[in-house]
Amino acid sequence: MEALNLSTTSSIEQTSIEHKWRRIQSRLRAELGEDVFTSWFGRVELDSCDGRVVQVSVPTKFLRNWLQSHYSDKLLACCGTELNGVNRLEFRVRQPHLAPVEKKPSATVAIAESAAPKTQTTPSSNVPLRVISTPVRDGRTGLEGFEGSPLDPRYTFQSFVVGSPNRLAHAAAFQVAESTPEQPLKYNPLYIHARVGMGKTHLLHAIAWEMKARNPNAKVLYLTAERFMYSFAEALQTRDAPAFKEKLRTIDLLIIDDMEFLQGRTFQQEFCHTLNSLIDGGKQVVVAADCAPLLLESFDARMRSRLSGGLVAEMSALDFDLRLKILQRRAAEKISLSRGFEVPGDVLEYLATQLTENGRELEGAITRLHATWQLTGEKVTVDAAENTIGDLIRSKEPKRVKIDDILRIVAKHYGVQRGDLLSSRRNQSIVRPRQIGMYLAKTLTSRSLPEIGRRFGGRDHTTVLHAIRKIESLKQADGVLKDELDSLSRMLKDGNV
Ligand SMILES: Nc1ncnc2c1ncn2[C@@H]1O[C@H](COP(=O)(O)OP(=O)(O)OP(=O)(O)O)[C@@H](O)[C@H]1O
Repeated sequence: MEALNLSTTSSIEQTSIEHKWRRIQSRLRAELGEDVFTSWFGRVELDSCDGRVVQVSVPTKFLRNWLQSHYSDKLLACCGTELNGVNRLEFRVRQPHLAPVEKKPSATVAIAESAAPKTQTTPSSNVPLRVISTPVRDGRTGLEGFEGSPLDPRYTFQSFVVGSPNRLAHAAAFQVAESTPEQPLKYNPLYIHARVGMGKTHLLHAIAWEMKARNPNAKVLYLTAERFMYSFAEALQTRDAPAFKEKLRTIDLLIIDDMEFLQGRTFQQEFCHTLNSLIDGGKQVVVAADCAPLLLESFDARMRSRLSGGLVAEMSALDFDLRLKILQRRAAEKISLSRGFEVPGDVLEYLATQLTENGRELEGAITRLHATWQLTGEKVTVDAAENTIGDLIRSKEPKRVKIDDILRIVAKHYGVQRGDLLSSRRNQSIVRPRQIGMYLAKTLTSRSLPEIGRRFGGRDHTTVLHAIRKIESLKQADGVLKDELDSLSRMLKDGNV
């Protein structure tokens, strides 16, 4: 068999391998059942196949480990049946971000400008930035025999920078964290959503730290959705599920991160029962996800509505001011640890202008500047910064358009719901925007027709083809439509979504 790398193959090879991959998925689905399949294989993607080795990728380390230990034989067997000669399977974790993130627990956190014994000023920004050393605290949450996901000691309210994109989410999070058991709960559940790297996890950890500090007896449990699935799956395997459920319901504050990863009917139903019993019992629940609750497509309507029933707070894209403040804060942390390290204000402004994508890039940039300074001793200047973080500067590269962004921008522009575009409704007011969405997906992404059909509510590739032809012919005759398509394309390419 020829070597196939899905990013470089011709469209015929790609269609054939995609077809085989779908057959492998169907086999797995048939053998494991829909629920297990969606839970563990829903986000597995085929990366390459060199005739002997199949490489697949998954979004998280946890999922990789789980699949390796529980399902690699089965997946390899299914691959072997469809792809002749394959005898090895490799898992890769897809990288959602480019910047290296220092995960080492640090004993130093930045604090709000009120309580600082030690003051540092960044060289030319003249913004006073103060830092204080605090002992590293215990980052565990949970109950005896039921541990939560670990908390990062750096992610506290003191190190969280507030600006207009996150003001509401921050204020609500702080209210939750400072509430006492006697007070009635105001926002339950508190649901925070934002795109990747906007600080959701940071804010959730901050709530847990604050609650633990204010009320050491409170039973706080912080779990990623995957950890929730993992714990529940383990409890099912060891026939310990009733005890697991019982324990979950004694929690005072349950915090669930990356809710969009909670897949599979069993896990979702179990989570829904837990959510209902905690809320009905007056216990606080906080959830974070990458989209609004009503857009959690795989969840049932009752669950989505329950999640929307408290306060839903969106954190929008980090604006220039917020990016600059985060950079100042990160730089001050490094400055406080390394005598002689300086990051001039023009460098921070340069970074804030160039790194527009997410908080991880900002953190990664300062980490790199610091590491380069440590290794070479060179002064940090704008030119040096440009060299050091060149590959992080996305604005010079063409933007990769995502189907999710197309759905969002088309829905907004034509005043319909994203769900309408995916639905089977046939009113003209929905059919035309849906066709425009498919046309944009074909012209702006490298997705195949079947893939586009799948992303637009599971449609057939002939429907997609019809939509593209329709819009192409309308565009020839209708100047207004042509302008609309041009401006939507421009916004998507510029990442202005
Ligand atoms: N307002 C902020 N103040 C300080 N740091 C921030 C802020 N927003 C984001 N960051 C930093 O950006 C990085 C990414 O943040 P975080 O992991 O919380 O994002 P996220 O929204 O949970 O992303 P994902 O969806 O990938 O889980 C972290 O280092 C975080 O500390």
